[in-house]
Amino acid sequence: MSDRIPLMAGNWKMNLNHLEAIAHVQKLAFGLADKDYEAVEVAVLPPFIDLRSVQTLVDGDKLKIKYGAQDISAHDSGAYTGEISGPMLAKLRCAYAVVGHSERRQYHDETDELCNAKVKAAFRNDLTPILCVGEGLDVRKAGNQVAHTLAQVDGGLKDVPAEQAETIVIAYEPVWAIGTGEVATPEDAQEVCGAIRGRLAELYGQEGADKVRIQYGGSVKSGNVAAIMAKPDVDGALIGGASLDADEFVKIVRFRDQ
Ligand SMILES: O=C(CO)COP(=O)(O)O
Repeated sequence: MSDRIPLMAGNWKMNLNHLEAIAHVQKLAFGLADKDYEAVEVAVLPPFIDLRSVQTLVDGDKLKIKYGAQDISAHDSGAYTGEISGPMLAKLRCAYAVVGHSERRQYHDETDELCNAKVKAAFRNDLTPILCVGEGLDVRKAGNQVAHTLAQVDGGLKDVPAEQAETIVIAYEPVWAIGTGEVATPEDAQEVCGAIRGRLAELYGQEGADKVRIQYGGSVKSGNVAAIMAKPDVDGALIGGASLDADEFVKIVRFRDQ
């Protein structure tokens, strides 16, 4: 039995403006208010421009919902037009910063080296990185999903000390399952999440590895979340499309009722 608290995080991607964000978080708060969900941590990951609005709402209404950014600059300040820094996110009391989402690896050519710098930037600013890893369809078809994903874990965590590494969140998101409706089976998810924990144990010892929360992401919905969460090395989900529907996201958070 692990005492890891599941983390259900909604990655809104490039959806919902700051007014829609407020309405959406209010709906989530309402949907989660009538039942104790203490045993699950809930986070939203809105676009940067929504974060101030979300912070104001969460602070004002003392909501338990956490929030974070979908990306973070590797640099803390300077001439990096268009980037958002760790100190800026920390000032907004963000809890999390997503690093290395497959859409950023794919469309913005983010390498493991850059992801590693972003992981360090997050830790430097007291933000918890959610490091995304996972294989594409060609790698899966060749049966190389474990080796591919562990190489991304190694790259993202290079030179990260154990006391930081054991607080990270790792999201296993097979690219072929993202936004496709093609959810990995619970066994697929467990195979790679278990291998990730095994690698963390090699790097940081079993005790450290047992503290790390490993999420699954890719077409998670209320109808499939419970079976995935039943796997021993899956400690939460990173939810894209389904997180944009407040009622559906609330059902996912309450996966134990499904
Ligand atoms: O990329 C994802 C979350 O980061 C998953 O997206 P979907 O839930 O829309 O498949």
